[in-house]
Amino acid sequence: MTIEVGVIMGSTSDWETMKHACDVLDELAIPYEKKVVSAHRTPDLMFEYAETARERGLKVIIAGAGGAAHLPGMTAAKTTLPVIGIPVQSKALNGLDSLLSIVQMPGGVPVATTAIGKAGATNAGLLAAQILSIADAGVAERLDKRRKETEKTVLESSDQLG
Ligand SMILES: Nc1c(C(=O)O)ncn1[C@@H]1O[C@H](COP(=O)(O)O)[C@@H](O)[C@H]1O
Repeated sequence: MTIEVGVIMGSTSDWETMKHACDVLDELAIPYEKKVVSAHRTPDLMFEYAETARERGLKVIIAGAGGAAHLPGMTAAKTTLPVIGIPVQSKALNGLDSLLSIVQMPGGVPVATTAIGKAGATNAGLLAAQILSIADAGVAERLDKRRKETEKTVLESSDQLG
């Protein structure tokens, strides 16, 4: 099966957050790869990863990083594939540093930035799936089913309020 989504993160310490994006991709049966790639610590690998992503068959890249989170933006600078950036919650500044590092891209090089942390990672997985669903009816169907299940869960939880 061709790998369609590349999930990259600045450090293994980001995995606690990034696994929530991977959980969604697993749930929706979307083939992906996951790797540590850092704009700061492994810049040559980052360039190579981004430059070869399209020819390797990837369709979307999810990039998560914390602190001076340059990975999503630098990846976006080296590919025209859609890049979704996840701000990982940092200890020192609670992820505000990560968010601002990712969200304020200069015009011309977009990164679709999610919320900080777990919810952001979940939404990154969903957004990647939604992009793929444009050309993949199976993914579209599984997304619809998931939406309906989410709605049902919320309605049931509301009933439990009494
Ligand atoms: N922001 C970046 C980049 C990058 O943007 O290239 N590479 C690593 N990091 C971040 O440094 C934080 C601390 O990393 P360590 O836990 O390895 O010290 C992580 O959240 C990582 O994403």
